[in-house]
Amino acid sequence: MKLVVTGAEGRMGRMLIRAVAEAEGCTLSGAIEREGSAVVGQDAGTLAGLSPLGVAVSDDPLPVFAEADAVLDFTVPKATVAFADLAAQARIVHVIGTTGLSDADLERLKAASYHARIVRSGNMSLGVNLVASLVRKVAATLGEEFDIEVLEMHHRMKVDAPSGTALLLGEAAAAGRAVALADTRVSTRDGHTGARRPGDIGFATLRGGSVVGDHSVIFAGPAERITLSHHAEDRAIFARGALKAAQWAFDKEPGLYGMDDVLGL
Ligand SMILES: NC(=O)C1=CN([C@@H]2O[C@H](COP(=O)(O)OP(=O)(O)OC[C@H]3O[C@@H](n4cnc5c(N)ncnc54)[C@H](OP(=O)(O)O)[C@@H]3O)[C@@H](O)[C@H]2O)C=CC1
Ligand SMILES: O=C(O)C1=N[C@H](C(=O)O)C[C@H](O)C1
Repeated sequence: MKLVVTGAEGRMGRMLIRAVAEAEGCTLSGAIEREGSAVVGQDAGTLAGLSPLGVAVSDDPLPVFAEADAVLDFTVPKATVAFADLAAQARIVHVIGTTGLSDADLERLKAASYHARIVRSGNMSLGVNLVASLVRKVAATLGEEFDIEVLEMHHRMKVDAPSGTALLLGEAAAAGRAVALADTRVSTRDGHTGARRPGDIGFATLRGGSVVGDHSVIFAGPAERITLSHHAEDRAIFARGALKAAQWAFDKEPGLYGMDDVLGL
């Protein structure tokens, strides 16, 4: 399978280049960075700390997509929605790990998915998606006397909050309770907030250091507490998931898929 990595210089971009280079049956056919980036023209392998791969980083995605089977995209929302249109035009699989997408961005992805196979998830790891399915089950089992709080911590460079994973876990909790997350979500508390509203799903965000990604969903009941947690120790888990998603989507019909589809959860 011929794969393109966007955001090639990023933390995930470099990890994805290494993962593709090591994966059996996969070749890196292209690497994309934003226009004006100092790494455009550099060898993607060298950029990722490997021996040269003979693939120069480009800032012109369409011709690179046209020669590929799939694009692995962990960048920023503005770039991702533009890539979605181009991936649809090139009829290739678009694996989206980018988080912090707005409702309007998600609408654009939905439109692109009429022509393209898109797999999008706030977290591509097996562990988090398994935890999400457990969260859904626990939320469906427990009543509203159990308050649900989602706690996350990430490295100091992360730019969006709550994390895509926290929102994915919140969505799983809301689905278990058969409510809409938009109606129950509380993402900020400061000052005199009043008592907690029954049924709310709360989010708390910590940022600091080099934390790859820690998430906990807490079910706090009258006299007991259940906590489901996941700790990411290496970004390789996200890269492996992204590769699996691209391979899974290769022979699928156009549509918008999630990692639960890929993993059969
Ligand atoms: N779903 C999942 O499993 C995971 C998702 N993520 C998400 O992936 C995203 C990236 O994370 P991370 O790698 O840590 O972030 P980085 O900031 O390290 O990387 C993002 C890269 O995208 C580049 N970029 C920005 N605009 C464009 C463009 N128009 N074309 C091509 N490249 C562009 C940036 O370049 P420059 O800096 O020069 O602007 C940068 O190199 C985030 O949204 C993060 O939350 C991360 C890990 C796992
Ligand atoms: O920005 C990150 O680093 C991560 N982003 C994703 C998120 O927003 O949940 C996934 C992972 O936790 C790392």
